[in-house]
Amino acid sequence: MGQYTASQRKNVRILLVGDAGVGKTSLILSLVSEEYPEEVPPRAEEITIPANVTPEQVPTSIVDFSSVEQSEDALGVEINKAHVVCIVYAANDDDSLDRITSHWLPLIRAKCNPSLDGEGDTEAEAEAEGDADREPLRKPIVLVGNKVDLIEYSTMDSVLAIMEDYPEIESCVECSAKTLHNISEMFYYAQKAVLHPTSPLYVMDEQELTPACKKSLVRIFKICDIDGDNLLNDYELNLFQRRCFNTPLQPQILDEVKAVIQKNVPDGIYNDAVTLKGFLFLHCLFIQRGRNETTWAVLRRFGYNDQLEMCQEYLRPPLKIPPGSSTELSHRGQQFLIAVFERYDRDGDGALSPEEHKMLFSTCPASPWSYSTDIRKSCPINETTGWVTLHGWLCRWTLMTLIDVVKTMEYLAYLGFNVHENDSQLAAIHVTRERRIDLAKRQSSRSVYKCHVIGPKGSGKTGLCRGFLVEEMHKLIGKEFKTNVVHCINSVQVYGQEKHLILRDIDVRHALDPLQPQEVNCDVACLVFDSSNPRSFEYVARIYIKYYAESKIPVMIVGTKCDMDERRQDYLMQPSEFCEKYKLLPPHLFSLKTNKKELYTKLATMAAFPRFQAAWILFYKHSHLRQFGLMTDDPRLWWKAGLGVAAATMLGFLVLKTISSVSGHSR
Ligand SMILES: Nc1nc2c(ncn2[C@@H]2O[C@H](COP(=O)(O)OP(=O)(O)OP(=O)(O)O)[C@@H](O)[C@H]2O)c(=O)[nH]1
Ligand SMILES: Nc1nc2c(ncn2[C@@H]2O[C@H](COP(=O)(O)OP(=O)(O)OP(=O)(O)O)[C@@H](O)[C@H]2O)c(=O)[nH]1
Ligand SMILES: [Ca+2]
Ligand SMILES: [Ca+2]
Repeated sequence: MGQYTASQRKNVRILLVGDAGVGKTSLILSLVSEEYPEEVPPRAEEITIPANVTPEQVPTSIVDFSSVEQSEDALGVEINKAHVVCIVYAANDDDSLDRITSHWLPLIRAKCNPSLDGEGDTEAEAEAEGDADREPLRKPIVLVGNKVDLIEYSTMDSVLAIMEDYPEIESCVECSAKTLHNISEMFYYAQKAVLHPTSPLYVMDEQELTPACKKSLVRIFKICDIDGDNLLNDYELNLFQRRCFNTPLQPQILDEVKAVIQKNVPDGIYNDAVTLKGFLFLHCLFIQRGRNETTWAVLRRFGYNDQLEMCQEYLRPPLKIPPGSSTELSHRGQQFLIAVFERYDRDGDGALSPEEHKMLFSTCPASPWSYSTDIRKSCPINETTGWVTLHGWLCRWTLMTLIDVVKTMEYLAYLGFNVHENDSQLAAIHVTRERRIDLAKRQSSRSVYKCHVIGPKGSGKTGLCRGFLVEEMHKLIGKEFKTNVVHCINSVQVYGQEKHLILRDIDVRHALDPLQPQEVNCDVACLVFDSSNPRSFEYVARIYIKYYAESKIPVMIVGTKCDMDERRQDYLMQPSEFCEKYKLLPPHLFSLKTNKKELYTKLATMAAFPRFQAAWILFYKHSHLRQFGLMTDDPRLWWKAGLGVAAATMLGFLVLKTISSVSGHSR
C-alpha cells in the first residue's frame, strides 16, 4: 500500500525500422547473444525479454522489420502495435540519416493517424492501443545511429536538429552492433521512452516543463506544503521524499540539492527552504539530466497517469456498498479533514472565509460545492461572519459522503489524502452494516441519518429545514428562500452520542404528483402540514397512506406555524385522530417562532431506533409518566426520559416487552 505505481504499461513492445542494411537485425541479435553475429537472417524472430532481466522490470518484446520479407501494410500494423519505434540509421551513411526526416518520421506519423491522411488502414486501427480520440497520436521514437565503429566523428549534431522538429523523438543514441557499444543502453532508452516519456513533461526547444507538467507539480507542491507558507522546509521535503520514494532524505543530499537550486535560480531558496520556483527547477534539472523517472515517480505517487491526468483507479478506488448499508467518514477521514481545515484557516478564527475556502480547494479541479449558495445554506455557520465553521465543514463532508461517496473519494485524493495518510481513500470511508441487521438488533451502528421533509406547497418545509442550522429560528419567518439547496445537515445528541441528521427538502410541484422511490426512502420521514391552513393536512394523510403506512420507515407528523391560529382541517379525520388510528406519535406542533429544537432530536432518535416508535407512543399514553413530567416540553426532562430509553435499548427486546406489559396493566 502506498508504493508509487509504475506506468500503467504491463509490457513494452519495441519495433526497429530503418533503411536496408543499417544493421537492425544485427542489433537485436547482438543484444540477445551478447556477441556480434557475422551472418544474420533478413529478419530476426520476435523475442520477449522477461521482466526480471530488464532494468524497469517490464517484459519487453523486440520486433524486427524487413522490407524484403514484409509489405508496407504489415509495417503499418507493426508500427501501431509497437509502444516505441527505433529508427535505425548507419552512422557512416548520410543517405540513411537523411531518410529519417524524408521518409521514416512522416511515415510513422501517417501510420499512427490513418484518418488524418485518409489511408484508412482498418487492421492497423483495430490493433492500435486505446485512446483513438486523442489527436494526433505521436508514437515515441528513439533515433539509433549504428555502426559507429566505422566512423571517427559523431552524427549527434544533425540528430539533435531533427529532435527539435519532432517532439515525439524521446532520445537518440550512437552504438555499434559490432563492438557492442551502447547496445543495452539503446534498448534501455527505448524502454524508458515508453515507461517514462519526456514529451508529456518537457518541451525540448523551449527547455521548459510542459504546462500540464507544471500544473501537476504546482498541485503537488501545495499538498506537500503542510504549514501553507509557500515553502518546502526540511521537514516537508523529508516527508515528501519518504512518501514518494519510501526512503528518508540524507541531510547532506538535502544540502546539496538546495545548493544546486540556489546556484541556478537565486530565488529558488528562501529562508533555507525550497520555493515553488526552486521545486519546478529541480524537476527541469532531473529531466534535462535524463532522470525523467524521478519526476514520473513523483507524479504517479500523486495519482497521475501517462497523460498527466489523475487516473480513475486513484480517484475512485472500488468500494463495495451492500444494499441497505450507507457510507460515513471514518475517524481517519475526519482527522484528515480537520487537519486540512486547520491548515487553511490561516487567521485561526475557527472558520473558513470565502478566500480561505477557495485556497483550500486550489489543488482540486473546482470546489465540490459553491461557497455562497451551497455550504453556507446547508450547514451550520458562524452567524456573525457568515463563514463556515469546522463543525459546518465536517457536516458538509458528512453529507457528501452519504449521498455521493465517489465524489468524497475523488476530493480526498485531490486534497492529498493518499499521500499524507500513505493509504487509499478507502481508509477515510466507513461502510455501515446493513440496515436490516440494525433493525434485528434494535440498535443502530450508524451515525448519519437521512430525514425527508414532505408536505404541501408553502407548508413551511424549507423553514423547518433551515431552522435546524441556525440559533435564532424566528429570524427565518417571512424569509424568501431563494437558493434551492435541498439538504440541511447538523448534528444532534441522541442519548449522549453525536449523530448527524440530514434533512432533505422534498419539493412538491403538484399536489397529485407521485413521489419517486428515492424520495420516499429514508431513515425517518417528517410529514408536515400547515396547522393554520385547513386545506393542508389532506395531502399529508394521502402521502402517508400511499407510501408509508405499509413501510417500516418511522414517520413523524408535524403541524407547522403553530404560532398562528390552529384551524380545523378539512379532512375526514383531524390530525390527532389520524395519528391515533395509524399508531403514530401525536402530531408534533412546530413553530419557527418558539425557537425550540427538540423536533430535530426526536427525528434523529426515531431514525436511530426505528422500532421504538411503538414504545414511545406508550410513553405518551402513559398517564403516570406524564405525571412525572417526563413528557413535558422541557428538553431537560425529555432527556431524562431519553436516557431511560437508552438504557432500555441496551437490554433490548426484554425491556421492550416489560414496557408493553406495564402499559397493558393501565388499560
Ligand atoms: N561495421 C559494422 N557493420 C555492421 C554493424 N551492424 C551491422 N553491420 C553489417 O551491416 C550489414 C547489414 O546488417 P543487417 O543486420 O542485416 O541490417 P538490416 O538493417 O537488418 O538490413 P535489412 O534486413 O536488409 O533491412 C551486415 O553485413 C552486418 O554485418 C555494425 O555495428 N558495424
Ligand atoms: N408564522 C410562521 N410562518 C412560517 C413558519 N414557518 C414558515 N413560515 C412561513 O411560511 C411560508 C412558507 O414557508 P416555506 O418554508 O418556504 O414553505 P415550503 O413548504 O418550503 O414552501 P414551498 O417550497 O413553496 O413548497 C414562508 O413565508 C414562511 O415565512 C412559522 O413557523 N411561523
Ligand atoms: Ca534485417
Ligand atoms: Ca511549508
